[in-house]
Amino acid sequence: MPTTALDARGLTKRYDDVVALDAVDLRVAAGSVHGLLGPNGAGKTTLLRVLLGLTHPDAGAVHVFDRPMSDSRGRLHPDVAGFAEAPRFYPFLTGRRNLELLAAYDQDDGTGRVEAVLDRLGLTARAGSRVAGYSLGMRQRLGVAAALVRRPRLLILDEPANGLDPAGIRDLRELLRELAADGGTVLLSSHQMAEVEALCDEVTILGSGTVVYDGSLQRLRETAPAPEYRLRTVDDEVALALAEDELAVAAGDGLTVRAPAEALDAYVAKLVAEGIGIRELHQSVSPLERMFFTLTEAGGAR
Ligand SMILES: Nc1ncnc2c1ncn2[C@@H]1O[C@H](COP(=O)(O)OP(=O)(O)OP(=O)(O)O)[C@@H](O)[C@H]1O
Repeated sequence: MPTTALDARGLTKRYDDVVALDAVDLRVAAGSVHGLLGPNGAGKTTLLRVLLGLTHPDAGAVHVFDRPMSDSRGRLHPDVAGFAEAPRFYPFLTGRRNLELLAAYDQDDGTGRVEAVLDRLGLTARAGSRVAGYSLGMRQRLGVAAALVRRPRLLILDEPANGLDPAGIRDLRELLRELAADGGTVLLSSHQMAEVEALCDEVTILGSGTVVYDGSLQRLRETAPAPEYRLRTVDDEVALALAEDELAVAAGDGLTVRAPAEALDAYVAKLVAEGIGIRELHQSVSPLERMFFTLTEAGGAR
């Protein structure tokens, strides 16, 4: 059993003078939920499109479970399924009919799995309605359902939580964790660190078409800067004057404090001792988010 589900090397993709991917390497361990992170325009969708065989790279190669990703006739590896950008369906057919058509088209006819998959994604009650009337969240769930009909060993999802309500996000996380616990592998993209943090152990961060970080979230956490807090007091001007070593800066209506927990505690104790009441204090940017911004802001969005 291979330990590597996906091995992409040196992927480069240009659109005229835009280099969407510049010699990108990506390795996804079998049985993991791997996050692909990056700000808008970093190249996530382009990379997933390449991995799903929807576009050809200008250079590089992709292997899935030790075999080339697509065969000589351009057919996708039978163990891979997913979507890049948004999942697409025939709008005037029902959700169920869309899945049946996709299943029948597959080499390994998955029609018999359609009902179970609809049920798994909570779509049974609306499976007989036309997709044209589906909400964004329902389409996303139908997209995941369509991928699961293939029973893929590697599931590739582009911003799967997009459009889902909190309950939908919770259910999706549970589903992806279950798939990984059963030995499946998931590669998902996101532009939100918090989402990736909730699901993934390993992460690849793209910035302007190149890999700016690849490794465990744990290692990233260890090197991450102090978190950022939002602070409002009864007198922000005095509070700012009491801050040492540029611990706090003015930020519109309130202050931004960048400090490790001990320094924050000492600052708050000092404010209270000076009679400066605290009106609001919460973490506004986590250490991992700050790390993400630091890593990706050099290139910026394009
Ligand atoms: N079909 C295309 N034609 C021209 N340029 C493209 C095309 N697809 C992507 N690009 C460019 O390639 C770069 C990477 O885009 P991509 O959509 O892969 O980024 P992304 O990380 O998925 O962004 P987002 O989070 O906004 O979806 C961008 O500069 C984009 O404008």
